Amino acid sequence: MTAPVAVASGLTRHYSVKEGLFSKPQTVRALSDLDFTLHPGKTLAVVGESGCGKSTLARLVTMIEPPTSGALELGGKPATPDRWADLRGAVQIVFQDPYGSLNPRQRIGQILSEPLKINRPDMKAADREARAREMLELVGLRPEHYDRYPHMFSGGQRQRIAIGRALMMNPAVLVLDEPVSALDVSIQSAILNLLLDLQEKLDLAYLFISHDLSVVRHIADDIIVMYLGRAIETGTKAQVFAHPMHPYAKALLSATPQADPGGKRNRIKLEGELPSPLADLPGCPFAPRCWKTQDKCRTDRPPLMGDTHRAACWFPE
Ligand SMILES: Nc1ncnc2c1ncn2[C@@H]1O[C@H](COP(=O)(O)OP(=O)(O)OP(=O)(O)O)[C@@H](O)[C@H]1O
Repeated sequence: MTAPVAVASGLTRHYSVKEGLFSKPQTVRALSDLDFTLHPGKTLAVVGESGCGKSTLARLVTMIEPPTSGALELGGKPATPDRWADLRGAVQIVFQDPYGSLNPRQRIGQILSEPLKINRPDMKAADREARAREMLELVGLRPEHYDRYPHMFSGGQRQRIAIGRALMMNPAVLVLDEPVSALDVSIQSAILNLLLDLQEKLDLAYLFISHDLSVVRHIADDIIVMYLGRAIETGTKAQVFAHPMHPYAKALLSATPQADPGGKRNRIKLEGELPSPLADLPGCPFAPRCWKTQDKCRTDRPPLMGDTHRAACWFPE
């Protein structure tokens, strides 16, 4: 296998928050101790409920903010803040909202050229334009779209523009933060197919963040299931979908619509809410909601256990 484009070891981001002016600061554990390896041409999907730390992870990998501890390597070199300026082009991001992420006052040609204008000031305007026109075609838009404004496009077309803008710097890694969640289901598959097509053509590595397992099923190679800022199950898509080991992963999957609508599905209903990220539970973070909880689960935090398919559970399925 080729060398990894991104490696995270023990990636952690905690925030200090104060509820009132005179109250003691508390720690929000948004992301704790995450490891992953990302290879060219592959998609690692990160799934979990709202608040599990997915967007925090996206901000760390795109170097919008530094980790509190742990390390990130990009292209085999440490992505320390002093090297961010050099590495930024290597990782780009596409956000969920194709309406909010494009400047309504700029024409599409300008939007696409902007990253080059900022990061490659030596590049001639004519070369930037040629690259932007090439990009329009690559993401399935037409040459005449170059002079139009974002409001003249549908949601799916705007997401194509956002993807094109992210690719202008030839990144090795694309972080896709819920890239199809704001789109109609009929448009979602066209965008997912575009992403698969671009990945094959450009050997891109995707970090695909999503709460939607039916989308993940379509695009992932490997999966990390997150719960309260921690990875609780990791494996290939086939492993996680066919035999979820962690009760939380099993419950999430049981709630996913299946390809066969008449098929039998034993939906597991999760009781209770996601606990507060301020609570640093000594045991398994899922213990308060788990139907298999025993005393050990409340006192000892299970590490990820297993070989290629791993789960952080004392009593895995
Ligand atoms: N800057 C911050 N300061 C304090 N707490 C934060 C900050 N950013 C995120 N958090 C907290 O960290 C936890 C994880 O947030 P994050 O946005 O990463 O989750 P998420 O899985 O992306 O959720 P969503 O899908 O709702 O965006 C949440 O409890 C959130 O409130």
